[in-house]
Amino acid sequence: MTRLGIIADDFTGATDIASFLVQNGLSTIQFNGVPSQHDALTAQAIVISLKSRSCPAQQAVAQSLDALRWLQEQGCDRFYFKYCSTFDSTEQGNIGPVTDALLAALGETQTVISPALPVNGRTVYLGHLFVGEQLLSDSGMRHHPVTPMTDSNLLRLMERQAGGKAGLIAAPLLDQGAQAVRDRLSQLKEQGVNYVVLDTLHEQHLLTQGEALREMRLVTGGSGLAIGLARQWAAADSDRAAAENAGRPQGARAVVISGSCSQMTNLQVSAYRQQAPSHEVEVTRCLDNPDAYARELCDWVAGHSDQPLAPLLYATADAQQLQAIQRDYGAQRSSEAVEQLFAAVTRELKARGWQRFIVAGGETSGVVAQSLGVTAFHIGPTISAGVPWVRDIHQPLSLTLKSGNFGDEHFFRRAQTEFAYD
Ligand SMILES: Nc1ncnc2c1ncn2[C@@H]1O[C@H](COP(=O)(O)OP(=O)(O)O)[C@@H](O)[C@H]1O
Ligand SMILES: O=C(O)[C@@H](O)C(=O)COP(=O)(O)O
Repeated sequence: MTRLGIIADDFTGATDIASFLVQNGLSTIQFNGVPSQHDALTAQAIVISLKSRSCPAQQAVAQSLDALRWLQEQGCDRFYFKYCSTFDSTEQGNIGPVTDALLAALGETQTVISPALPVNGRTVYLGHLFVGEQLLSDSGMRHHPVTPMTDSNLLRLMERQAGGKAGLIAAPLLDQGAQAVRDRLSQLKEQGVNYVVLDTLHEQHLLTQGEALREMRLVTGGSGLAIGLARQWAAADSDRAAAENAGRPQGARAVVISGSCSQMTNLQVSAYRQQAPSHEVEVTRCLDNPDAYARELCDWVAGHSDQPLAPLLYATADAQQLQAIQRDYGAQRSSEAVEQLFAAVTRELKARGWQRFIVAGGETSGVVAQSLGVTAFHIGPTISAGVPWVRDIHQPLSLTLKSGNFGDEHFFRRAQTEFAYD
């Protein structure tokens, strides 16, 4: 049996790919960080979520190599470095150094770069990444608080971040099918091309990529390529419903935590504020006396939990508000203060009996999952493409970890009303 090991650079990204693997027939288990102990694993795919997207590059490399070693020990023989479908990376860039380190550790010289996820509007054309109808660099991602993206050319981004050479397989060649792609990969390898950017206009291109890359030891990309690869490896009798059942949501009390400033999350927060109790988090108070402020916010949540929809705490700000906050307090200082506040709030709510956490934002999800002590979970039913419910293996907790950009306007409500809870 081929066992796939996935190294994801953030938590929402990890649940995103895990969800597509399960939906396409691979039994999957997800760990937050490299586990120190675990039971014998039977899953066909193992996802490790790191928090390595925006930390210093050396740390990202060390964490990723650790994860690779552990996955190899579990019998994985194919590897997938999962980053964001919007190629989120810092100025120096972690995607390049991590890709180089993984290639070297595996003794390989070539991989692919495939961030596309057409179902969520991420496509690649002639090596340029699009978000809906806009180039990445014209999209809301140019204002991201931690990883602003101001270039859309994946070849240029990759060569700037990594040590090797980038090349392209464009859409017309993908249209010719998997064998044509394999042949072109070999030619590019002979020419010394290390990172082959793959155009993707629609899901068929992902299926072709899956077929062409079946034997490649390391692939890199968003979650879309996982659709193609999972279809290659899924057993004919795989039972998707049974796999999802293990992750069905549970728990009595719910809270919504939003720490993403993406355009989509701004829309979702505005819509939910019309329907449910909501409270804005003040950044100054996160900086002044975070512990007292966290307790105060938990009291507010407790006092507003008798409504049909769960209370919402949000730091979500639009581009203009965010710019003002970052100017006053510094980008890193303010974002860390908000993350620490949410960590303290969710820790306290768990202690007070909260069991369902609906979280928006990748970094935010990382700190929340860590503060709740969630180390491994089953992947449950999908709420929106790339966002499943997940269920802790060891504790009675359910979470949904939403990428800032994902979901529709009514995501927060639908996460609650469209599912039955144990
Ligand atoms: N009002 C705010 N002021 C400053 N930083 C903020 C604010 N709200 C959220 N942040 C920070 O912005 C970052 C958003 O990143 P993340 O949670 O990954 O969301 P996304 O999924 O949209 O990328 C987090 O570090 C969060 O703490
Ligand atoms: O690939 C994606 O777009 C997501 O899986 C992802 O990585 C989410 O990151 P955030 O937008 O930071 O939540």
